[in-house]
Amino acid sequence: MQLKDMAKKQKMGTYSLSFTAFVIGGMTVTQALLIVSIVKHIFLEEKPFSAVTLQLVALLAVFTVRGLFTYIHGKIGIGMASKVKREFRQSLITKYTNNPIQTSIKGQSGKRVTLITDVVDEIDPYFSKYYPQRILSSIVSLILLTAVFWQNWVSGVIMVVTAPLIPIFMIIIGKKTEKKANEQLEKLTALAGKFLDSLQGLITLKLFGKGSEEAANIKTSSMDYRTATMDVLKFAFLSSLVLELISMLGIALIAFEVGLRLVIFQNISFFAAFFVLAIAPEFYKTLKDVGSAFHAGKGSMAAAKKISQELEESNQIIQWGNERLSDAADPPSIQLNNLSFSYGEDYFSLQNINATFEPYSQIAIVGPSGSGKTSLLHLIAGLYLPSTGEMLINNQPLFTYDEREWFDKLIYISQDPYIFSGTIKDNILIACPGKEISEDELTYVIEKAGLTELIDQLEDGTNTYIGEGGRGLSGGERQRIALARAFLKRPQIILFDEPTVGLDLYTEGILQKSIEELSQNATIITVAHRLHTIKRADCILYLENGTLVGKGTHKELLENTHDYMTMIEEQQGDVAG
Ligand SMILES: Nc1ncnc2c1ncn2[C@@H]1O[C@H](COP(=O)(O)OP(=O)(O)OP(=O)(O)O)[C@@H](O)[C@H]1O
Repeated sequence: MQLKDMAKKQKMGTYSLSFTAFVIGGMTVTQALLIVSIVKHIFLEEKPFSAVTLQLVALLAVFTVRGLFTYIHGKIGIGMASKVKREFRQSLITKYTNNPIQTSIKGQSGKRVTLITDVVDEIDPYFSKYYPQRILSSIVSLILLTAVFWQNWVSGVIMVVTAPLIPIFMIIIGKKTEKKANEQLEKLTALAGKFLDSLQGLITLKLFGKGSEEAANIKTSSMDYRTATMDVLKFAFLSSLVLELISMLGIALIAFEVGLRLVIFQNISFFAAFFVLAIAPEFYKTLKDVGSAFHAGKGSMAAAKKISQELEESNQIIQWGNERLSDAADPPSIQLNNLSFSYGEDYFSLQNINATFEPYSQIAIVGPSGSGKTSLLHLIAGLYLPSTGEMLINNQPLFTYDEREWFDKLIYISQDPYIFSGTIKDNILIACPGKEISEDELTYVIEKAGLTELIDQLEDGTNTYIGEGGRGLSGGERQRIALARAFLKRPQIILFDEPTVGLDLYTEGILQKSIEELSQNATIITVAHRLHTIKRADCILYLENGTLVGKGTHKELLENTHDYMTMIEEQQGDVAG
């Protein structure tokens, strides 16, 4: 939606702005009339000061009312701006939170943060400056023009002829400004993205000795932003200069005309001449003000365009249904029917995966690095939306079920489980939100996950703060927290991304034993790297470049899938070596 339409939609604001503009216009004319009348009485008619006391009081009242309404006019604009900004922020956040996983796949968190904060703020000038000024200027200039025509139509004609020059130049310069403001926003979002990226990868950059190179890149990006900002400012100054020149020229022409008629032709009264001269600067000033505000408004238009593009960008949302999953103790059956998924056009895709996982079966997904194993696991978890095909759970499409029902049945143990800022206990209990867990139960799962020794060493035990701002944990310890979550939840489906990096023998042993124990009550689908896991799987899915090239037991695949056999031989070689 255009900003113009958004502003018009705020009917109450628009009416209030029009009303205040009428009052300001009326006060400006009254003010000029009073000043001219006072000057005429004192200087031309040489009346005593007491003769104009009442007019002076009236003038003071007019000043006050005009000032007050100008303040109210500004306030209404600010109110409209904050309402629109709030709406934009809400729409963006709703879009991102409607499908956080899809959003995060597309990366660029820095860009999104800048969009929600800085770019939305850029919308402000349109509503707080340009829109109120446009209403003010159009109403006030009409009132002033009518007043001038009433006193001296020739000056009115000069005003009508010169006034359009202001909007014409305004549009010419404004077009350029919009382009420059667009460039400025591009540079700002690029700078934010680059900065966040470097910050997140600081350790990697340092290790590769790329710290100073990256600093130079950030500097270049920041200089680009500076140049773009200076360009915008250059146009702002140029625009003020041109507007100033045109209004000076208009006032000079009127002064010249009024002067000629007053002094040489003597066919205009002093009152009319002085009144026109008092009104002319006000008339050009109000047009000039809309010119300057227009400049600021153009920046807002560029920002609005950027936000609209983001909002319009299609983001397919996963729509869950409200079917209930069976309460049976047995895990549900899982069937992948021609399941395909793509990260986007020209990106990696998984194609037509067909497989059936019986309850309590142990499935291993194997394949070379980048073949799509983790992507398939995400798809099975219901985190990604398939592009075609479907996954059937107990013979019904997954997304017909209630989201909570499905997630309650499974646990996903990733290679690098996320630890939230909080205590060890909080981090384990997230597996069963809202459920009362006794201390005994907690001690049991801690023991099962091999965390007892670690926790015993800690002064605050399970109340020790970990994660952001707390005590750091090693990769193996994080995996064990994930296992504790799994033991607490006792899921019917376990999705496990087996670590590729070697864990210490202790953690490795715990992991193996725990997964074996958990799998007695669950179907377990593992992205497998260890020969041991692969060999004992009931069914192995062998992926290559997003395609399922082999399916079966270890023995079957060794016989009929050549690449699988090569991979196993290489692994055995590694183990032997
Ligand atoms: N968010 C994303 N956007 C675009 N492409 C992605 C995204 N995430 C992963 N990919 C690409 O998808 C492909 C498959 O990735 P995936 O992580 O599923 O592979 P993998 O088989 O699990 O690899 P590995 O064994 O190395 O972990 C890779 O080529 C990867 O570059």
